Parts: sequence; C-alpha cells; structure tokens
Amino acid sequence: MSTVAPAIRGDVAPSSRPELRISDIEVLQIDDGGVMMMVVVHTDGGVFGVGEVGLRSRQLASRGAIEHFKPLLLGQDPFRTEHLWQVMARSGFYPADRALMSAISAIDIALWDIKGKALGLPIYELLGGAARDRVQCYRHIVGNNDAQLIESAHAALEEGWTVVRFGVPSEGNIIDSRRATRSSIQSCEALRSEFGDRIDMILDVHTRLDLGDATNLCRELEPVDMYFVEDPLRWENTTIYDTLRQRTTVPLAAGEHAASKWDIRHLIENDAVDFARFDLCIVGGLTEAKKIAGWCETHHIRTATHNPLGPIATAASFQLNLTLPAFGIQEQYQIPGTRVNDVFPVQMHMDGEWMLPTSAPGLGLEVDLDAARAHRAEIVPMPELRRPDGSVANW
Ligand SMILES: O=C(O)[C@@H](O)[C@H](O)[C@H](O)CO
Ligand SMILES: [Mg+2]
Repeated sequence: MSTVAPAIRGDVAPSSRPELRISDIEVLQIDDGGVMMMVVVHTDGGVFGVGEVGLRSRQLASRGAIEHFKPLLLGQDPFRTEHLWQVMARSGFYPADRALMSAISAIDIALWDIKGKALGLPIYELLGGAARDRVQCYRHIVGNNDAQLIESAHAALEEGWTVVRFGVPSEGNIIDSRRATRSSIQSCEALRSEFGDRIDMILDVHTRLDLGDATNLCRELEPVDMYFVEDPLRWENTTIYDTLRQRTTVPLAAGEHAASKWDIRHLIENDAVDFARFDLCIVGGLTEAKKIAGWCETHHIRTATHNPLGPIATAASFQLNLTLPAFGIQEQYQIPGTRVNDVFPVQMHMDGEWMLPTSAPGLGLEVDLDAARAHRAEIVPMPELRRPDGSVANW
C-alpha cells in the first residue's frame, strides 16, 4: 500500500510580511568625540534603519562606496539581507576591501534594523534568540604611568567593571618598541599586584611590535594571567601569528582589521588566536559576523567583538553577541548614554559591566534624524605615529 503525500494547499493564510522597498540612502557625519559616519536606509513604508561605518580613518572612501551601491539598492526589498550583501560585495568583480566593506557593513546593519522594526522584533530574536541573559563587556582605562592606570582601574572597578583594557604606550607621537614593551610588562604586573584576582586585563598592542618584541612581551606576561594580549603583530600577514603562537602560551586576540570571513580565515582555521575580534561595522555587518562566529564555534575560539565606535556599533554587537554560543566578551569604549544622546535618546541598557536585552525592535535604538542632520562633522585625518628614527609606525 502506498501512502499519498497530502497535496500542498494553495489557500494558506497570507503572511503579514510587509512589502517594503528601499527608497533612499542617506549618509550623515556625527560628532561623537570623533566622527561617526551613520548610514540611514529609508523605505517607502516610512520605516528606516541605521548603520555605522566602522573605519574611523579615510571614511571618504566608504562614503564614495555608498554612492556606488546606491543605484544597486534603490527599489530593492530590504529584507533580502544575504542577497543584497552579495550584490554589494561582488558587484565590482574585485573583492571588497575594508573601505568598501565598512560601507557594506553599515548598510547591512541598517537592513537588519529595518527588518526588526518592520516585524516588531529585536534583531536578536531574528538571529536565533537570546543564548544568554546578559552580555559581559570590558572598558578602557587610561593613564600615562602605572599610578594613573591603577587609579583609572579603581574607578572602573567601583562602577562594576571587572575586565579592563589599556594600550601599549607611545611618547607623544613617537613609539620606541623596546621601551614600550618593557613599560607594558611593568604596568600589567603593577595592576596584578594592586588588584590580585579582582581584575582581568587586556593589553592592546595595536599592531605596533615586531615578532621579537612581541615574543618577549607575551612570554613575560604569561605569569601575569592576562585575559588576552591583543594585536601584537601587524595584520597584513596573519600567518605570522602561527609563529608567535608556538612561542607563547599567553591568550592571543586579533581581528579588528578583518575585512571579511576570508580575511580572518587563517587565524581561525589554524587556531592561531584564542579570541576573534572582528568588528561588525568593518567585517561586513551582522550577515558576515554571524558566519564568522559560527566558524569560531567549531574551533572553540571565543568572540571579542571590536567596538570603540558609536551607539549603532554597540547595538549591533550586542544584538549578535546575545545569541552566540562562542561569545567571549564585548569591547565597550563609548559607555551608552554618555555621548550623542541628542541623536540617540534611547541606547543600550547597562548594569555595571553587563549589557541587558530589551524588547525594543530592530537594533533597539531610538534615533532622532533631525538631530543627526544638524551635526555635519568634518572628517579629519588620523594622527601619525613614528619610530624614534622618523620612520612610520602603526597608530
Ligand atoms: O581595540 C581597539 O579598540 C583599538 O584598537 C581601536 O580600534 C583603535 O584605538 C582605534 O583607533
Ligand atoms: Mg585594538
């Protein structure tokens, strides 16, 4: 006896999916202490979404990229995030670099924001729902010497933070890598002896060292029990991390420079880092970051999303991080509610070091477009960093 499959019925109830079309793309430059490039994707239904360009240098290149993408996007269905990502990333034949990908990131995040707002759901619900109750964040501490760093860390601890980040020092716009290495080791040791196990530390080397100094630094920091050492080496050749990895047991983190899943691929496939620091606003938006995070999960690499940016980048990171099994920690440089409150009267919610979910749709932000349009911040070049001999170093 054969069983007959039931016929597919053609009279199912129609879905309540809104039919929207992209009607305009607006680029705004907002003063948030630096220049935040915000992208607004408008639809014919009145719903709009916002995204942020991750590059904070040479942003005119990203602005130009958005001009290239605009005719490809006008009239399109904003719900087709994967398809539109492919259209943008592959439209020019040559792979999108990070200036183009930062533009794609901003547009992609805006499209997810539109979808969430149009459906009345937070983005994390669209990405699989909350995999945790709250998201742990780390903040930056500052100081030109150990005493100032310790003071800054005390203030952070009092506000409920337990993981703090500081950078390898320069002297003005000069970096002497030997001195910077020794001084960073000393600072980490000083903080550990001041706070014992009440604190976790991240040292951001900012891609400033060569392999030899990076090796010394990492090995000396092994007994200090670092949360991670970030970007000890330049990004251009990520295979160099394999060598550093063999030389030290200190947890390593890199990835804020990655312009796509392919760009970060070597580090993940070779287990060369413990934390992947891709930036949602550089690497290709929520669409690309979600894929990379899945790949991290297969390697037991944890995510530590790069986020020295504005409220949109924070919101996008948070919406994703809430859903990720492989989540590690979220960088939080701009504390929500302390900047650009005129443009973003509602931002992410925090309790100490924890970022908390709400049921607000899309990114969960409220955006005042008139306030944003009033900003008109001018793009300025990033400062330069030099070696003592006058040669160029990485800022
Ligand atoms: O990890 C970080 O937040 C830093 O590397 C920032 O991206 C950098 O200072 C921006 O200029
Ligand atoms: Mg960094």
